[in-house]
Amino acid sequence: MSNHAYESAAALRPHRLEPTALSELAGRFGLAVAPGAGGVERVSVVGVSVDSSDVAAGELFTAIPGFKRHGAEFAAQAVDAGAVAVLTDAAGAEIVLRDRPGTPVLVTEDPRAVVGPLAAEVYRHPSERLTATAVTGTNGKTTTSYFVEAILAAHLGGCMLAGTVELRVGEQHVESPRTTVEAPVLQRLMALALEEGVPAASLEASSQALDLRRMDGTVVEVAGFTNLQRDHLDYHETMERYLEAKAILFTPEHARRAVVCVDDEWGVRLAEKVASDAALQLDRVRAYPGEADTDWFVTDAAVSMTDSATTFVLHGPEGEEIAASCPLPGLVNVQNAALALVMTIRAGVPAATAVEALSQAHNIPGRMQRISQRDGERGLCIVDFAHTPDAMRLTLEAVRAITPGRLIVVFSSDGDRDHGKRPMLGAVAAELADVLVLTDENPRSEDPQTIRDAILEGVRSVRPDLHDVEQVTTWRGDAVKRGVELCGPEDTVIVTGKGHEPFLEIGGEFIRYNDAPVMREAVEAKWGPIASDAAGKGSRA
Ligand SMILES: CC(=O)N[C@H]1[C@@H](OP(=O)(O)OP(=O)(O)OC[C@H]2O[C@@H](n3ccc(=O)[nH]c3=O)[C@H](O)[C@@H]2O)O[C@H](CO)[C@@H](O)[C@@H]1O[C@H](C)C(=O)N[C@@H](C)C(=O)N[C@H](CCC(=O)O)C(=O)O
Ligand SMILES: Nc1ncnc2c1ncn2[C@@H]1O[C@H](COP(=O)(O)OP(=O)(O)OP(=O)(O)O)[C@@H](O)[C@H]1O
Repeated sequence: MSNHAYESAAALRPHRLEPTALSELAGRFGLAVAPGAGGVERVSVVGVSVDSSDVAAGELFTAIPGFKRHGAEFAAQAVDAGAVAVLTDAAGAEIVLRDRPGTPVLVTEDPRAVVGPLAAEVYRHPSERLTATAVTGTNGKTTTSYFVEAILAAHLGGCMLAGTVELRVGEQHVESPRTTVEAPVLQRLMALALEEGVPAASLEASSQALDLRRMDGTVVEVAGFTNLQRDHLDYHETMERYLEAKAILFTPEHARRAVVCVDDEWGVRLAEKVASDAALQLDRVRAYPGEADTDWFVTDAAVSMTDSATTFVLHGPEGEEIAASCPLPGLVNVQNAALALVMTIRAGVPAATAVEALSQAHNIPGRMQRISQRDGERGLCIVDFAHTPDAMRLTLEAVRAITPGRLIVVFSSDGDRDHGKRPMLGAVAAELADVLVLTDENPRSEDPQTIRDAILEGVRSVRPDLHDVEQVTTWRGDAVKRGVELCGPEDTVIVTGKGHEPFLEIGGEFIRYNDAPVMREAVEAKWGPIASDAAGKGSRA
């Protein structure tokens, strides 16, 4: 999704930052003054940016040669917005001085490599002054980061979040444009956290961000790894290179401790690599059933029909036996929960505090988010982000296990993307659910009926006899309402595909839409008001 539709994070800047002399930065990072540039001696900076649309007065604009354009083309715009100097490469310096002669310009060979550590310096190394954690892996980053946030906030009194769903510091939050923001933005958010008295940070680190050095300058107390599955190979090309990108986080430049789930071969390989680095302390975690041959392992995972939670016992290297309850259903969430527990215990949280906070952390936007809990009268109503056939299978299997009655799925598939997955999604839904309500996701330039027909083909391929298939062609919100209407006290209705996302893309337009409030409204219309803690504490969606 294009980023322009997202809220701006521009307001999330520290207000009381000591200026840093440009000449000091030039000396520390080996930066040269571009020939013909304005003098740098008396220039100080109070911040760093890499995007001309996100510059505040007094900042250093870093013009990066991008995949498509050179950031220097936007330097004039940045200067007009208040940037007092530019950091770029030699080619960029020529462009800047052509457009704005006299601008103080510093040059380096690779601005992307310098901007993270330089921003850390300008913002006074905030990650090292926070109890900071970061999680990476193909799946489970968002869920784990929310679990960690809940636990650190319970123990320390507050925790900022920067990940796929939102950027949140204290009471201020905006939708996140991507999983890991640019390095100066991340430094800025952490500096704001310190200024606001928020003592901890829970971050998500994507493989692209690690590769593009957006995490450079950030050193966390504990780095966590969930798993590695086939994904993003358009960017990384091979699984080995994908793992190498993830492994960047597990080096002393980025972390003091590593907690690695070894449920797949990639986790095992990462743990071996980390173990060979004496500077980093390592904990291995096995969340799925297997040999109890690792530092931490899980036993006795059991799902509860009454509150949709999964209880399990986490065993530790010192003989710890921690009885815990993961508030989200499904084994994948036991992996996320076990990882979050070990990460936070290693960050200094007492196990009992961690267990208690985890058990309450079920209101993660769009991740198995319970809008209505089963209570004898109401059915269970859930919003989830599953949008691939594999994720759909895992999600529906987990929900099936806590559904005594019918499982109703409201779903669709994206337009202008992977056509092959449409019948696969239909087949998985038909195999595991009782009632299907077909709707639209982001049809983009496609005719929504073409997408629904492809899904129906998959449905018919496994269940030609399935009669409970409805199509709601008017509006996604109507389909969500229809799902709730069909839901009895023993049933579960789940709407998949959009999760936390705040838009529908229809034609060329971004239309504000989010499943959670629509489902909440339908639930309240059918069964009356939702008690504040019935669907999770403090909804954020
Ligand atoms: C592959 C990749 O990461 N690309 C990022 C890269 O784009 P680019 O090099 O093509 O940038 P460009 O458009 O050539 O512009 C060059 C420079 O000019 C600047 N510029 C550009 C336009 C302007 O008006 N003003 C301005 O200053 C840009 O900030 C940039 O520094 O630099 C841009 C700005 O710095 C990013 O927006 C862009 O992320 C794009 C949007 C993106 O989609 N990235 C994805 C791959 C990504 O990072 N995804 C991961 C995880 C996904 C997952 O887990 O599923 C993530 O962390 O979100
Ligand atoms: N530990 C896990 N292992 C495998 N699948 C998982 C795991 N945790 C979550 N999932 C699946 O992946 C989907 C996305 O989960 P989550 O948002 O936590 O992961 P993520 O890594 O942040 O991905 P994204 O960046 O796409 O949000 C969930 O809907 C669920 O189906």
